[in-house]
Amino acid sequence: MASQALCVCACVCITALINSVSAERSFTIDYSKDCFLKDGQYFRYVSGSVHYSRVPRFYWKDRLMKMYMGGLNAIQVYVPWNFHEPVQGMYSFEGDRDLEHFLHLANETGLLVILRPGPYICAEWEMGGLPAWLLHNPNIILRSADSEYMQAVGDWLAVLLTKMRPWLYQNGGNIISLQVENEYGSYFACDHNYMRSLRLLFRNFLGEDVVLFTTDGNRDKELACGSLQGLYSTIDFGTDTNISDAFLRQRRFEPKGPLVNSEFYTGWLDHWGDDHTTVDTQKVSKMLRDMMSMGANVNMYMFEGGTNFGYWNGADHDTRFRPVVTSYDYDAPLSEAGDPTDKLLAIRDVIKDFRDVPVGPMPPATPKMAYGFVMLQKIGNVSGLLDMLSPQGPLKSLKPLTFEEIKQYYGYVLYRTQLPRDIPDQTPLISPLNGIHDRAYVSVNGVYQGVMERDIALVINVTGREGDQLDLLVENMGRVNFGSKINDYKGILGNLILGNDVLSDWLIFPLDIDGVIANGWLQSGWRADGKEVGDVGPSFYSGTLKPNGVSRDTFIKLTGWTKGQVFINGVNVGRFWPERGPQHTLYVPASLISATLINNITVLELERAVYHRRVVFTDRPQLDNMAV
Ligand SMILES: CCCC/N=C1\SC[C@@H]2[C@H](O)[C@H](O)[C@@H](O)CN12
Repeated sequence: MASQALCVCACVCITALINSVSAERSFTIDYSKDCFLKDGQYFRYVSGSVHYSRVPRFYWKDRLMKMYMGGLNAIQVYVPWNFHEPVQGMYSFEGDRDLEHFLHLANETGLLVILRPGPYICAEWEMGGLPAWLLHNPNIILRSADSEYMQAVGDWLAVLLTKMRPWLYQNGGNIISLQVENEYGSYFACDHNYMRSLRLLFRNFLGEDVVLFTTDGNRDKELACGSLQGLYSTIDFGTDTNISDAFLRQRRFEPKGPLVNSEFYTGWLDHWGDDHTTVDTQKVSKMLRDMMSMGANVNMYMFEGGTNFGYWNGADHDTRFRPVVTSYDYDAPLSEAGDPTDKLLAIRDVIKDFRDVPVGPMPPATPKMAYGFVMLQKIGNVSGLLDMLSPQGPLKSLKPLTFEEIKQYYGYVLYRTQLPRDIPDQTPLISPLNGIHDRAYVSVNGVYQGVMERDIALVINVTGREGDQLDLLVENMGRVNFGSKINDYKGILGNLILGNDVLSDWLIFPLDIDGVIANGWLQSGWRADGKEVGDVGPSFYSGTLKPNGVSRDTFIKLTGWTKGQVFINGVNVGRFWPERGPQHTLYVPASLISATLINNITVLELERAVYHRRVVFTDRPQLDNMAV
């Protein structure tokens, strides 16, 4: 009897404990008081966007500490689907992809989390976060109730949301709300069944008591297509918008509940070839003060922008294809390298008038090192290294195949055919359907001819003899991340015409450049077969940065080089394009620089190397129009 009594007593205590915990932990909307409630008490979030996928794991804590000391009580985080499921059915959550570790660091720093798992996220990220393997079916309708798309979405959310459920605030974690889709009202499909399917999936995996919301531009049409019953409608706007007008529009869709600006733009993105965009600090701080005075909840987009490492940048396509630069500095309160700016200090001065900001100094900028010059040597032309870069050999096809058709999604593919006849005079090589996606570096018998570029250079003149080898190295510059063109196939779309001939009988080489360089096979000392031609055309260069006993953030500057990719100790740190700008340096985090071992620097130069083949490691970034 006694043991039964003890058992009953224990059950009662455990139930009481769970009830007391669950009773204490709740995050809800109070529609009578037009606010959020955390544990039943009034709560207003002052949040900042930071993307773990754009900051090396090594620096996550550093950035989060600076955001906390900046006066924030929450962060807003995108989850890029393609970052975690690069191949369908294969998931990665380790290292720089360890989302749960990032949540843990935020939790221990005292930051709540507003999670935005999409599945589409925009974010100037490759294909808006959607995995390119979705494009295997050319008829798929992305961001719709399309059955094939929804099957893939369901599989992905089953993995992700199952992981996220324990992290919900009411379950003991720090996730206070989740966004469903992203500015869906801006997308042509306006498919409410799609949004209903997503709402059902989120509820199935997360339960009924979590706050789910949507974010849309503050226009009626956008809110009409992007909002859905059961998902709290929020809006986004920057310093060029009238606050009262914007929130009046939110009120049309949410007559009661908290005012929320889910993306208050503290800066803006940059495209290659445009000026670096900045947003005035005084405008940002004044508008933040006005919104906080209204009791609004605000997330500042971005608070820490970070970097589009590797091939992760997205692109816009309004009048033409406009790829986003490698730096996602965004003129944000924390710079790309995580340095506090005057804008952050001004924002903190505003916040401290509305909530207690942590006492103590703002963590300082991380130390930077100007490691100086490094001489590079030419390793070889891409076309001379195919045995190594494409060990499985080429695919053969009458017509060119896309990246997606050959199941290579990022980087570069080499397309090879032969001249069908003698062409003694300059003859136009044409992509009649504007089908070069996105840039092709053209060579005849290894002699570089020039560039074809999507929307810009659809024709290039070549000469040669019948049977000469015609090579086009095609670069994926990043898939469109916003609007109706996100189903952005890459490679050579459609046939190419040379004079009156349709070119056929293609050899198509998938290139594993990143794998080869990560394995250290393209380092200084290694030479190609010696048939190298000059310093023009797609080529690899390599050199070494000797250790100096310290490992510091630095910036590599490639003055006089044209365009390409940089690898530091085998890690792809992103695209450079000083010929076009506005970015003229690439951020190299200290975590990539060895203090004791030789550092290997490898550069893929796509067009023309600078004659002296030098690069320099400096202690500051250079973005045109940026005070450095
Ligand atoms: C006029 C086009 C508006 C597109 N929306 C943008 S551009 C910068 C930001 C990020 O992409 C963000 O991921 C979007 O939700 C909103 N936004």
